[in-house]
Amino acid sequence: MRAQLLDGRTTSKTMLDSVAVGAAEFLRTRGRAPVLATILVGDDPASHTYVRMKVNRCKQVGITSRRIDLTESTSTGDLVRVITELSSDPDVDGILLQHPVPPGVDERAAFEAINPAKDVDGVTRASFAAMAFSADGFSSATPGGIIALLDAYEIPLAGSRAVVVGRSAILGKPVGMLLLERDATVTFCHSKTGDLENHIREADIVVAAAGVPDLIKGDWIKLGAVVVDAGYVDNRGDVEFESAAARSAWITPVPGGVGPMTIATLLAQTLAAAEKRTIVK
Ligand SMILES: NC(=O)C1=CN([C@@H]2O[C@H](COP(=O)(O)OP(=O)(O)OC[C@H]3O[C@@H](n4cnc5c(N)ncnc54)[C@H](OP(=O)(O)O)[C@@H]3O)[C@@H](O)[C@H]2O)C=CC1
Ligand SMILES: Nc1nc(=O)c2c([nH]1)NC[C@@H]1CN(c3ccc(C(=O)N[C@@H](CCC(=O)O)C(=O)O)cc3)C=[N+]21
Repeated sequence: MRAQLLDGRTTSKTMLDSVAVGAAEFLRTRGRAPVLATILVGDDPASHTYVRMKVNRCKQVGITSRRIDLTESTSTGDLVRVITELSSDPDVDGILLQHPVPPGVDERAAFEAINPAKDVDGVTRASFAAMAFSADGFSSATPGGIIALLDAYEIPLAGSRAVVVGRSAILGKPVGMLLLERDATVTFCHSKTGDLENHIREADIVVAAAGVPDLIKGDWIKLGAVVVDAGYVDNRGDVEFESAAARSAWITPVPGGVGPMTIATLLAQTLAAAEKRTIVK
């Protein structure tokens, strides 16, 4: 292997240490800990695991989590009502609705019920617009975590050719916007892209976010490129790791790359939301 690792575990640990310091200071000055509400609809085992990881991390850094689990048969109306209540609850600082929701539930409607001031997972249209215009607001957690990881290793973005594989509302599209705001030349690829290989071959930075294990072959990677693999299916990424690591300059491992950065960003934004919403007594 010739690539160096973009180590999300170490980088997220540094971020979480600083969140813990901020949360302790918040508790001292406001008399309560920051609060993150997590909402899980249905019983997808992977989603349960992710929410449990987020709740555990909250505990470790001194953020209180309020966990709300709803049944598979929850209607859009019921979910929107629950989120609307949390949105106006003065004791809640951040709201995370775990994606995906069961088929039949309107996920966009549910996301839009989140008060943008509490949208610490960055899923509302307001947050997307803030990312696209470099305005005040929260980044989508995974895209924000990816940029924080690239910054931690001082990877230059301006003028680079970035290829994003995937265009979902919580990952592909917003990460492309953040890269564009940092002056990268951004190309989006998706399931209708006919010549994925040719795009990847030109890329200085590849952000893989398709959820198709080994979709991107190692020998497509340009020599010296930076590879960020956000794919996460049964602990496997979208990029063939060994052969990609032989050609790239920097690469994220899966696990241990983007995943831990997602959670650290979520918690850092929860602290920031709490600080913004409250005044020191
Ligand atoms: N590590 C982390 O913190 C996180 C990891 N993830 C992981 O990232 C991956 C993507 O998640 P998410 O964005 O929610 O997934 P979605 O399923 O919502 O989106 C997948 C995207 O990939 C595109 N795509 C699918 N197949 C191909 C293909 N063969 N070639 C090119 N593009 C393709 C789709 O294109 P089209 O739009 O045309 O359908 C779509 O835009 C998943 O593995 C998920 O588990 C997600 C969130 C956080
Ligand atoms: N609204 C919403 N926001 C999300 O951010 C969101 C979501 N929905 N739905 C599902 C995906 C998935 N996701 C992960 C977060 C952390 C790890 C993570 O920390 N993984 C560890 C490994 C953990 C382990 O399996 O031991 C790692 O990559 O090293 C993985 C995946 C967030 N998601």
